[in-house]
Amino acid sequence: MSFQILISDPLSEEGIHPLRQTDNMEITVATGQSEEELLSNIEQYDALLVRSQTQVTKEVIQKGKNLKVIGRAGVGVDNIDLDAATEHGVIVVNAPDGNTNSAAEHTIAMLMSLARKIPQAFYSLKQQKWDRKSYVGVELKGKTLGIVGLGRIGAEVAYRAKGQRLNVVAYDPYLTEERADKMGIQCATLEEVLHQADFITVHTPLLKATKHIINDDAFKQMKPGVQIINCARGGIIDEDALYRAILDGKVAGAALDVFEEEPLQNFHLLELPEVIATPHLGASTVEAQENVAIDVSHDVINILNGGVARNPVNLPSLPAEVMKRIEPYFNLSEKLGTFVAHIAKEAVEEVNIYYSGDLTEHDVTPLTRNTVKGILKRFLGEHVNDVNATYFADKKDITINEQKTSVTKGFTNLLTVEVKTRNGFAKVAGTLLNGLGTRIVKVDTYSVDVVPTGNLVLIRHKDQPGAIGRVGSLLAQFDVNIATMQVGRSDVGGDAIMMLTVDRQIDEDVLVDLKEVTDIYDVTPIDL
Ligand SMILES: NC(=O)c1ccc[n+]([C@@H]2O[C@H](COP(=O)([O-])OP(=O)(O)OC[C@H]3O[C@@H](n4cnc5c(N)ncnc54)[C@H](O)[C@@H]3O)[C@@H](O)[C@H]2O)c1
Ligand SMILES: O=C(O)[C@H](O)COP(=O)(O)O
Repeated sequence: MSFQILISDPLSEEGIHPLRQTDNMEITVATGQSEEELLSNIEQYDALLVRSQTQVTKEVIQKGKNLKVIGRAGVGVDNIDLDAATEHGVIVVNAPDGNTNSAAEHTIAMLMSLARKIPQAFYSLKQQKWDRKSYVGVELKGKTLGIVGLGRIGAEVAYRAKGQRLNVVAYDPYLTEERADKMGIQCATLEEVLHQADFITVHTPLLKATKHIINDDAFKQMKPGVQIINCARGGIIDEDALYRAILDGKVAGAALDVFEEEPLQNFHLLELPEVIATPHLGASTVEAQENVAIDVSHDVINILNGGVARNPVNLPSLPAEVMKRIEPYFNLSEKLGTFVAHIAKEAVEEVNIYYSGDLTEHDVTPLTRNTVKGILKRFLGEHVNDVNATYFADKKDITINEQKTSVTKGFTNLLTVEVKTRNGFAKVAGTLLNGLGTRIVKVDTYSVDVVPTGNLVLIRHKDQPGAIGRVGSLLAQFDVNIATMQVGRSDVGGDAIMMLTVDRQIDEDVLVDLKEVTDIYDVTPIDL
């Protein structure tokens, strides 16, 4: 099977080498497309690779009927409609680490250029002026740098700033005193950062909570003569408020790499001599571009070939060692979900998943998600996948409960899936037998030993002599060969089940006749 990949922003040729080297990937590079152009051709692609220019809107995702993955060669995913991607089952991956150094170095370059007015002085000299009075700067040593957002880039900026003998004071809701102490910086509130800093640099993502976090009110709280840097995202700083604060003389300078609208349309801020800027160049180094393109290429290859993403954005990611431990149970969890959805027959209202054994030491969320995927596929079809399974469950008001216990009742690990419908409960349990693969070991209260693959038939019947024979004869009449059969009963002469594996699908006419067999209550074909 070959996959069509569209690269719609400039990506490093060295970085996409892994994609070019993979046999089943056909790559189209078409950068600078308008949204209309993208909308007209996106349907043919399985993967879309972008940087920050391409706007991956809801419409693009809706039109991208074959899209399975969107790869962002960089960090910020604010140009991608994540909700739409999740709803349509498209996995979004990014490259969170590849450009950290470059962005941090660019921030420091901007900080030093700002402090020493280097771009302004250079521009003046280019005009053939020898002006040594207008460009008197300030030293960094002994000043305070305020950092808002101490993630990957913020932390790298902090380390480098200490090298310039700056005092660093940082605000990040996830920053602990302990980590700040280790880094030799001060952990502060946003207000403390605003009050204390001579230079303020922002390094948060653009989120609802961070949009215009630096606004008129924030500027009021700052020291007179403060200088501002934004190498994160346009919109974290309110550009109009910044303009006012510079005109008021509160802000002595600003260095901007990113803007509320890109490409920049309104140049009013740049008309101010206090403002220096670059056109979103934080990640524009040979090294960063190669790194991020390699990272997304690997994830795109993994996902399209059925593997696990390393940097998923709309799926929680787990440490590699945890994934390795729970991955063998992926197939079982989905099969149990599909099985129980078949035998439940009615719409599922509640899903209870019980994990027992040493698996419970780990985060089993991907298994729960897989089970839900198996259940919902039965009702909603093949478009339900890992990414949108819990989204659809939520939309359908299906409650999902996960319980863990270390008691295993004889199995190293046991996964039990119980669903509630308006008619009551249906339950199935399964395990992974060392060297033998997956098994269904319980259906409702009956113990069985069934390989969860192929065409299965669950028959509920009365425990009477001849019932099994009658089923066997009828299937033989229809040329349906029975590969395996398991029988379980509650009491002698009471309710019982037959679990059959057959060599072909049970047709409607076979089903009708099976249901007519004496002592048979119910027949459910299950395709796994
Ligand atoms: N200019 C460029 O070319 C360039 C390059 C790389 C990254 N970026 C941007 O830099 C930003 C940071 O990237 P990163 O890799 O460090 O991300 P990150 O996720 O490692 O760090 C972001 C930090 O912001 C913190 N945060 C979130 N909300 C906050 C709030 N309300 N107040 C304070 N802190 C908050 C988070 O806790 C986190 O620690 C992103 O927006 C990214 O897109 C820009
Ligand atoms: O979020 C990022 O990674 C940076 O803003 C880089 O964006 P770019 O890939 O468009 O240079």
